[in-house]
Amino acid sequence: MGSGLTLTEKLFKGKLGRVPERGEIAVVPVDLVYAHDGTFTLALEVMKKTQLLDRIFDPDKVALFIDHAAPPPTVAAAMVHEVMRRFARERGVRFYDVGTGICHQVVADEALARPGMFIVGADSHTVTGGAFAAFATGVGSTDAAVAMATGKIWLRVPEQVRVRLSGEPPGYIMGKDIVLSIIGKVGSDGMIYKAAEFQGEGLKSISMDSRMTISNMSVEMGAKVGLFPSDDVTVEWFRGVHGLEVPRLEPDPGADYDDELEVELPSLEPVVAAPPNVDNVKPVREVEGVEVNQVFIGSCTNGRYEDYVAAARILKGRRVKEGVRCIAIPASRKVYERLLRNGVIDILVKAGCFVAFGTCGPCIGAHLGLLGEGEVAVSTSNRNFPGRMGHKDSRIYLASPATAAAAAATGRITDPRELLPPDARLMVVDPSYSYKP
Ligand SMILES: CC(C)[C@H](C(=O)O)[C@@H](O)C(=O)O
Ligand code: SF4
Repeated sequence: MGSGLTLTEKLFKGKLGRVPERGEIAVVPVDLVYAHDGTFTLALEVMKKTQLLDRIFDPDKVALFIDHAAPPPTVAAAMVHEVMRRFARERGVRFYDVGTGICHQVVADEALARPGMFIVGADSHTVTGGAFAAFATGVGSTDAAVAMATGKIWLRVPEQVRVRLSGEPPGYIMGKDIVLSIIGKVGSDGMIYKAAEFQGEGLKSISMDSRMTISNMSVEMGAKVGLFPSDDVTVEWFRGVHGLEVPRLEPDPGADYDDELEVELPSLEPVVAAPPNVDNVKPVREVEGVEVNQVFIGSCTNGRYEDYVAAARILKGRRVKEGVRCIAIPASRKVYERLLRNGVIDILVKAGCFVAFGTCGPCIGAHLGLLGEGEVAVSTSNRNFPGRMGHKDSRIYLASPATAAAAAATGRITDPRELLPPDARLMVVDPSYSYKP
């Protein structure tokens, strides 16, 4: 047995006043509960059936987002949105209407996730909040409804795995390459119901944008939560972006983990998850030349500032290949505005991209770019099972924004190193960094 606590244990201790056993069912107070237009109506039904409808434990800690089908592509969607608007108005809960952004990104934009918090959302990618040293996890609509009413959630305390990131990554590596490489190693069921804790000296070169990508995809290997500590990068980010002072929160050096995994960052190369599974991970160079019909740069996985700057480094002065549709959907209005100020949107539009913002769109095959039969996409999103983005016989390669932009420029899967400036460093840790085209 080691002495000292893991980050997961510290988080539970912060809420319960004691360290629970692994496997124990703990009832934990939550700091934020959220749902979106894909899940809220189910939660509402549960509230109606269970007489929880009249209770909201704290309207400031409950948030509703319209992001999955926004603006409404169907009459049915428009009506769901209206139900949510009315509920939010009547109950005074936080409400983010069409165009604000994808829920997990808005949580970051508004600093709703902070070190030490417990967060549940009726969406599997709620794990994105783990980037901020918050125990953030997805729950079903029933659990979300109960948490909205009572302010509590039940959780089985997960086993804990240390994922040690060593060394410094090459400049062309992004968070997406890191997390896909890990998923390729452990498999899509490699971390079921475990807490993945990212640690090691490599952390200092991993930006908050990329940490969010890594936490976001932790659920694609089954993890309950994908946790980063609150370290210098985190503290500087909250200071620079939000003017907030947040505590450092790190595991003790002698903490006791159930398992351990080592990732050597210097040896990573650009990778894709080839269809039809997220763990079918290969170096980009092994699939180079595959022709593509659509490129999607966006989603809660890769719809951030760093992601479009990486794409702009490739698309500046180039054109999207004829016959390819390149769809860029920054995850929120805030991200979009920052890109606009820094000339990145200009580069994307001039290159021939279709640009929108603040919605899931093609990620879930809802709208703004579905795939036809036999079509091939390179997408920066997180799931590539058959039919995810349209026709069941279309194929999706998941990749980093740099790899996606390289495919847009050439019309084929292309190693981004062939098009990037040799000194490019795609993960940018400094929160005040602004791109100079
Ligand atoms: C609609 C929602 C329940 C779903 C999720 O939880 O992940 C969606 O966001 C997705 O990415 O498939
Ligand atoms: S962007 Fe995609 S993965 Fe993320 S919440 Fe929306 S549908 Fe789910």
